[in-house]
Amino acid sequence: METKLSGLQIHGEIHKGFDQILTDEALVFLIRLHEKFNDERKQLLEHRKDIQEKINQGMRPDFLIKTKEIRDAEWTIAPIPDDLQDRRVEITGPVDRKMVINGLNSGAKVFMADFEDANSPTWSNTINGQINLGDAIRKTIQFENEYGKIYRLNEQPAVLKVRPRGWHLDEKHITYEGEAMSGSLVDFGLYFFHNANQLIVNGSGPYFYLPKLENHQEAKLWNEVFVFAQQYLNISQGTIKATVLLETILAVFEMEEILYELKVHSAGLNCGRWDYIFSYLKKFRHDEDILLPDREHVTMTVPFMRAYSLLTIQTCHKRGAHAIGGMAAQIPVKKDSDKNAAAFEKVRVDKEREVKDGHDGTWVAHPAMVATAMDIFNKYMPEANQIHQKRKMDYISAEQLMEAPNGSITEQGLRTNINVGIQYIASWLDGRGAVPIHHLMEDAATAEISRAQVWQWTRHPHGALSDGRMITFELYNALMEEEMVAIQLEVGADDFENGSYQKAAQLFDDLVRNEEFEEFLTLKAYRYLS
Ligand SMILES: CC(=O)SCCNC(=O)CCNC(=O)[C@H](O)C(C)(C)COP(=O)(O)OP(=O)(O)OC[C@H]1O[C@@H](n2cnc3c(N)ncnc32)[C@H](O)[C@@H]1OP(=O)(O)O
Ligand SMILES: O=CC(=O)O
Ligand SMILES: [Mg+2]
Repeated sequence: METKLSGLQIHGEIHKGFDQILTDEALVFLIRLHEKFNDERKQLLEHRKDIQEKINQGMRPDFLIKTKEIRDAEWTIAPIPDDLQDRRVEITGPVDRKMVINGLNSGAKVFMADFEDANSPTWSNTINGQINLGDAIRKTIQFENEYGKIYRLNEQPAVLKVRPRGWHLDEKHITYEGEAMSGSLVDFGLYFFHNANQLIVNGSGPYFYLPKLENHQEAKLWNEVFVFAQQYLNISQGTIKATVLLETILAVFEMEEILYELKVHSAGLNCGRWDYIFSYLKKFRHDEDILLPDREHVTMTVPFMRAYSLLTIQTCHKRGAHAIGGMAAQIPVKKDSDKNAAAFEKVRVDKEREVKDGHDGTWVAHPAMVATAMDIFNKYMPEANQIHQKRKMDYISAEQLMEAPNGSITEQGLRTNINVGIQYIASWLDGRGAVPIHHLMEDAATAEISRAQVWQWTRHPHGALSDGRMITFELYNALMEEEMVAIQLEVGADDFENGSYQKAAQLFDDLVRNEEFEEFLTLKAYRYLS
């Protein structure tokens, strides 16, 4: 669609309600964001490639020398608003209309509406997501399911936070002078432009989660976006609050600097554990000393994950910030009470470790898990948070953050990676970015681990199964064929036929076979998304 605005084109269809989001005023704001920040975004993405080159040549990350002064100085982040003090349980979910209502009504303190890992960024999901959030903020949101059940917001919904897409993703349906806009700036820009003032009137604010940052320069760019956006709408500086997901192995070495860059706008850090595992794998994929075992064995208690979580808590508390824990992937298991009880127990244990270590809150994937996490945090964290509790913490070294866990690779682990990777990509291509597979929540971050492990195991000199068989492409081929049959049996012949499983298998296979490691599976898959 041609717009009245010179240079701007909309390439997606305009459905009911889209014109309320894609107003000329909002689009002008997107153009300003693009003009001011897109070049810098692209430079930062190029910088990621330079760092990868250095890692490939043997560089190991360490705390920065040039920013030592920041780490040694006394400072704290700006005061945190009242409605963000108590974040003991946060639920996340895609921006789907029913999910938004259910998430806000779930009893959690915060609902994070996700344009990222949990969302397949089809044009329809992206713009409908904005409509849904706008309606939720204005409390007019309503949804009727196929059986006539009506969903509305409760009297006291959770505080809303929004996670825009990461810096690496484009929004190809909006171009300016022939160039795709940034997915991050489109998600942030539309949400902020339409809702910031209303959120303030509601007594809350424009609150965000920032995904997949790799260094403090990327945090600085977000800060500049916030400063500009607040000026543009004449809103006080510091109204925006953002929690950065620490979910890359490089960002963890710059967590103090990230908090510092966002000081006025910071609402702490979160341990995005799934992308973190993926990032560790991805960055050190050529390192012969690093080989992760089956995905299920890379838990929060293995050394490098534990070091990461503890350092996050220490750093946040030193700077007056919340240290939020991460997502346990368990969801309720229907029709199997033993497996269901085991899933709840895993969540309980995970949350107990987090709160006892000092985390100020945590994430759950499903409304049924809210009470379990809430009970644990209520038991061990009587105050709104534990930022100011003094606790003795051991020094965490760069080596500890890098320490690869022991453990074995099994045929079942390899099969699961192939099976889950293909099933997830098929769902994503069909417009669903979060799905239950084998009783676990799977999203873009968990699927990245699956495909990255297969890429690494088929190439690593020690890529062997616990029974001694090397993980060759021949073995992978044979298992892939068998897993396609298994998937067909799991989902049924009709769904298999009508879904995108063949396309997903082809994509998964490309991701595994290409010598050039694809930076994100969603970059490759986005080419096929409408
Ligand atoms: C690595 C990371 O980035 S983690 C963060 C990103 N990932 C996520 O946010 C995933 C969040 N979780 C989910 O999307 C979902 O729980 C799924 C897809 C895993 C499972 O969803 P479903 O198959 O719908 O589960 P189920 O059938 O048990 O749901 C029961 C009810 O709970 C609702 N529900 C389930 N999960 C959520 C959620 N996270 N938020 C809001 N509502 C939810 C469903 O809408 C359903 O509502 P209904 O009974 O009114 O129809
Ligand atoms: O976004 C969260 C993660 O674990 O990845
Ligand atoms: Mg993530």
